[in-house]
Amino acid sequence: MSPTLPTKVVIATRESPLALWQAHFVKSWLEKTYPHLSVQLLGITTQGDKILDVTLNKIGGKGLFVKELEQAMSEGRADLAVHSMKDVPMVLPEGFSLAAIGEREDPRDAFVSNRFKHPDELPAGAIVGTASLRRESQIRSLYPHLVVKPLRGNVGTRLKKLDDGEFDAIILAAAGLKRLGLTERIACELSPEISLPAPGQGAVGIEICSDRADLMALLAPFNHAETAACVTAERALSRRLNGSCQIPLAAYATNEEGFLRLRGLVAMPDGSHRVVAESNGSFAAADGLGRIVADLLCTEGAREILKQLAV
Ligand SMILES: NCc1[nH]cc(CCC(=O)O)c1CC(=O)O
Repeated sequence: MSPTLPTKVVIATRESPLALWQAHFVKSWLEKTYPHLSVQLLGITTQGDKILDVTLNKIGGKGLFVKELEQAMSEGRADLAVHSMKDVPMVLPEGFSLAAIGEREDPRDAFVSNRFKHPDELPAGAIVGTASLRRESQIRSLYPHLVVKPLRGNVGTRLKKLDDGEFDAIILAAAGLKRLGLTERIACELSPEISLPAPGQGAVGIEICSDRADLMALLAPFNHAETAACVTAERALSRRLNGSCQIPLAAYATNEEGFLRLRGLVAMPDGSHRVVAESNGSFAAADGLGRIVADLLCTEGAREILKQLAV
């Protein structure tokens, strides 16, 4: 028997402009799909939002953005949580599940600069800001003459630091800029060959308590099968390699004429060593493809990089 759908849902969300945009997007979708459903937002500040003075990899990574939202769900203050899939840990805590992954926005990294159109144009010594080891290591290995400096804060804060002259260019997710109506700030989108995206980049996911069959049914139509398969493959790769913000790891899956193509990358933060691998598979075997490419990365030397990075 199918479960009775709820008449009211509360969405837990972080309060950054991007998180709120995504929560409102899910709220609108719910209201359009279920005209009689009442939908409310519950804004929550997470540890990840409070600690802004250290780079994320030093303070424990992804879990920091989702823990308080999960707490609100287990205490019954909220029914679902909307996340950037990029910020969702590879293994969810016991009792929580992903109910749906929505259609992906542009998954690429964006090069943002007020003076330069492409990283190729940056002169030696130019300062590039990025918060992620993944972006840092890729920029360093392709452009060893540039200086990479850490940059944290929400999208608006990062742009302000660029405009204030602290950086010659910064790298941000194109998806965040596009969602916030800041597309014109993008000088160029970086190809996967220059900057392979993070697992889940550009996709919004909805998390619920695993025992909520009613919400699972409610949210099922939000799921975008192609995006979900891509993100599943990317996350399986990352999980296999113990992916967290602490290691420079990229994984990017695309639909190539009905087949899933997954590319993976592990690199030293200083750019001295980078390992890439890729394979194709069927959409139905996304999880297995992730593990295959992770193991290919290992035969190419990824384990050695991961060992050197283990603290
Ligand atoms: N780590 C923060 C974060 N989480 C999701 C996005 C962008 C949107 C997305 O990838 O869905 C960003 C900002 C950024 O990396 O520039």
